[in-house]
Amino acid sequence: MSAEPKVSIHPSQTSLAAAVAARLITRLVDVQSDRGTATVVLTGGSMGTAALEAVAESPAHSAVDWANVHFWWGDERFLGTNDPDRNAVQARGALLDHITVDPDKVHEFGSKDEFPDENAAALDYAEQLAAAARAELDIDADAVQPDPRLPRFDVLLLGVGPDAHIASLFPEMAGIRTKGTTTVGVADAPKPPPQRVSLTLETINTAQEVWLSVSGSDKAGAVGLALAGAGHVQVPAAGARGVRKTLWLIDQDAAQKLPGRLIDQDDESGD
Ligand SMILES: O=C1O[C@H](COP(=O)(O)O)[C@@H](O)[C@H](O)[C@H]1O
Repeated sequence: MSAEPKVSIHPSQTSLAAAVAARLITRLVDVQSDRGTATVVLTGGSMGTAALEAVAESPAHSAVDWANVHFWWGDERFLGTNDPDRNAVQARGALLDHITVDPDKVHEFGSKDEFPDENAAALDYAEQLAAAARAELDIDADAVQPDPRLPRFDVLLLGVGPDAHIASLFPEMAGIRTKGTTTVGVADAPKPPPQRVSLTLETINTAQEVWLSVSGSDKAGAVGLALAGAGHVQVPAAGARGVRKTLWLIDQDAAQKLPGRLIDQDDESGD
């Protein structure tokens, strides 16, 4: 099962980041009131980082019990552990260093200091994910998991590149075509750095909610194609779907090429 995309348009990148932050806080509070622990998959990139900064700046963030949030990443640049270009390092600077997290619940991809290559780091992340899935079943034997190799993802955040890549799944490349594994190593990404690790599209699509946050006129073509129903191999963002919600949160600049039929679908409900 997967949810048809809904679109929410915001006037500027700043208001978009604030809207993503407000929704994320609300979603985590709601999940925690149901189940105690919530799980979010973070993204890197400009909007991913701006949204986390907006969470840190929002007074409402204190409503979340951050020590009971599991943090995973949709992708990572295969670099040294503390390289400033790593998505996890940027997330730490934007949010994680400013809240109280449980280090055992912060699940970063392995780095170049720890693994010989991106494939080894991808395999390690798949093992971390599988261990988390088993731990979830130990706590609740009736837990519903879309894939027994994966924990439940309550919300998965994605950015979108101007070429429509999501996570580290680039158009027409092996990563976006990968099936049967939960993670993939990428050796030749067209955007630096070339070595990366990523969740596969199949893994992304097990998330309960997938939110794609996009800002800027350079992304308008990618947004337009993805929402017009392009194929996911050519336009990876077109393939991202949540089980119960697929939400595109975009600014006016990124909405310039939106198919007309979607402009009135603005989802301001926050649910
Ligand atoms: O390299 C990456 O790029 C995408 C998009 O980034 P943006 O700066 O164009 O918004 C990002 O979603 C991904 O996590 C990251 O590794």
